[in-house]
Amino acid sequence: MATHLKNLSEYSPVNVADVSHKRFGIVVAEWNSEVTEALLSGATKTLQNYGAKTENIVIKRVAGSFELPLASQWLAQRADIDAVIAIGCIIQGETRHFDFIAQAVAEGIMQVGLKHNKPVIFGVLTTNNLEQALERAGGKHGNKGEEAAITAIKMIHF
Ligand SMILES: Nc1c(NC[C@H](O)[C@H](O)[C@H](O)CO)[nH]c(=O)[nH]c1=O
Ligand SMILES: CC(=O)[C@@H](O)COP(=O)(O)O
Repeated sequence: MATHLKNLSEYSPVNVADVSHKRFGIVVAEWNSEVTEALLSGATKTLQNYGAKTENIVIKRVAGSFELPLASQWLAQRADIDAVIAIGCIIQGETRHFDFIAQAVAEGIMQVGLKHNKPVIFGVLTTNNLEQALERAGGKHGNKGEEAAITAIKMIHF
């Protein structure tokens, strides 16, 4: 369902388990930090709402989204991390660079989860412009960071 038809942050809290004894890794791209920091805030607050302790949320920052797969792998390989959330914001520019970055990042993050048999959540916005990104980072379309956190919790309790 297209995002504009559904608020990404609408979910039933009934089916979201407690994560007070779970540890999370979050990798955040610094490109478009106005957006990625809002996504990070949404993700961390949501994890804490379901019991995650602040000391059990490991946050690491990287330059851009292209670095997210490797950084996600560095966290996913840790025995003391139960799930990883990769946060980024890729915005279309004047060239085809967006296409290559977005495809590589999506594929790379997926492969990390499969390789390490551990939830590695794709919390990366891929938008046409900054307005669309802000709408999905706490605006009218919710916060994709919250969605990523809920997804991580549900996958841990698969
Ligand atoms: N244009 C965006 C980038 N570009 C940077 C790359 O992600 C990468 O850091 C660089 O190619 C060096 O490896 N990154 C984003 O996260 N968002 C963009 O819109
Ligand atoms: C996703 C990108 O790398 C892109 O924002 C860079 O912009 P441009 O295509 O104008 O170089």
